[in-house]
Formats: sequence, C-alpha cells, structure tokens
Amino acid sequence: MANKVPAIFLDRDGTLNIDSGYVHEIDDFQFIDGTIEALQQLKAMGYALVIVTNQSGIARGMFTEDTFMRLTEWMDWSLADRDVDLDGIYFCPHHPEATVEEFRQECDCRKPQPGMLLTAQEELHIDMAASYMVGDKLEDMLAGKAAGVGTKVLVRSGKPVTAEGEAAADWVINSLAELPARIKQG
Ligand SMILES: O=P(O)(O)OC[C@@H](O)[C@H]1O[C@@H](OP(=O)(O)O)[C@@H](O)[C@@H](O)[C@@H]1O
Ligand SMILES: [Mg+2]
Ligand SMILES: [Zn+2]
Repeated sequence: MANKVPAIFLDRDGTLNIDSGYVHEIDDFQFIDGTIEALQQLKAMGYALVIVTNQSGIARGMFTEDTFMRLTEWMDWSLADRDVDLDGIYFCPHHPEATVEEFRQECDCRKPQPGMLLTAQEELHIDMAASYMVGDKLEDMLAGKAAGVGTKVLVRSGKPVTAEGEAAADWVINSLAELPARIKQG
C-alpha cells in the first residue's frame, strides 16, 4: 500500500479566481494575485493540489456541464503551463432547488457536505489530518471539518468573511498567496 499524501483542498471561486458570480466563461476567469506562485510553492512542498468546487450554476440552468468542462480544461492547461499540475478536480453540479431536473437533489457532494473531499481521499490516498482546506466561505470550512481535514483556512479574497466562518476556521489569511509561508511558520 502506497504512503498517504498530504493535500491542499482548494475551493475555486473566491480562492483561486475572482468570484464575480457563477463564473463560466474563460474571458471572465481571473486568477487572484499570487495564486499561481502559491500553487507552485505548495506543490514543491510536497502537497497534492485538489480542487473542490460547488457549481450550482449547472443545476440553476445558468450554464451546462460542457461549458464548465471547457473552462476547467483551459484552467488546468493554464496552470500546467506554469508548472502547476493539479492532482484532482471535483465539482458538484447539484442543488436542492435546481431548475434542471437531473441535478435537483440533496446530494452528499455540495459543500458543506464532505462528499467531494472524501471521494478524493479514497481516489488519491490522502492523509486528511496532514491536509488543508482553503476556502472563502463557512461551507468550505464545514466540509473540511466533516471530512477530517487537519487545518481549515479561510481566505479574505472572496465573499465577505463572517463571524461563523471565522469561528469554523483554524486560520484566516488574506489570500492563498500567504499560505505557503503560513504553513512553513507552523
Ligand atoms: O466557491 P466555489 O465552491 O468554487 O464555487 C462557488 C460558485 O459556484 C458560486 O456559488 C454560489 O453559491 P450557491 O452555489 O448558489 O450557494 C455563489 O457563492 C456564487 O457567488 C459563486 O460564484
Ligand atoms: Mg468559494
Ligand atoms: Zn452534489
């Protein structure tokens, strides 16, 4: 049995890119300053990089799964081009009040549920206690907690930070750019 790897679980909108609301076009996808450099450093520190993103825009009929995949492939290639190879990308297309019937459900993957993280744990052999969940919302922190992630990190680069979000987080930082140094500091 292979050794388990520590991971950085990454929320997408508000953590990697500016959350202008249900981003689905390549032209609207803008990396937050310092994101790519931070991912390069985290990779060099030995962490697997795993995106876990709620994409209820699919359930709401705002864009299709194909459109999401097109943007995701572009993002994946843009990062690979900068020496950042993502280890996994997981998304939830569901919503309990979806207008698109096939996506209308109370699933176990929409954060704050831990489904995406638990699937990644199994598929990628992740050491959850040694891992980090980085996100901009309370739901990200709760998903991390429910999945047994060791350190939950709230970033100020997305939605306004709430008292509940802060209380559920182990660390609060301005953006992902600060994470490598924060981890090294211990
Ligand atoms: O931050 P991640 O999980 O990567 O993606 C979030 C997006 O799918 C959208 O999720 C929505 O929340 P609802 O899904 O409508 O509750 C809102 O927060 C939007 O601003 C945001 O763009
Ligand atoms: Mg987010
Ligand atoms: Zn789901």
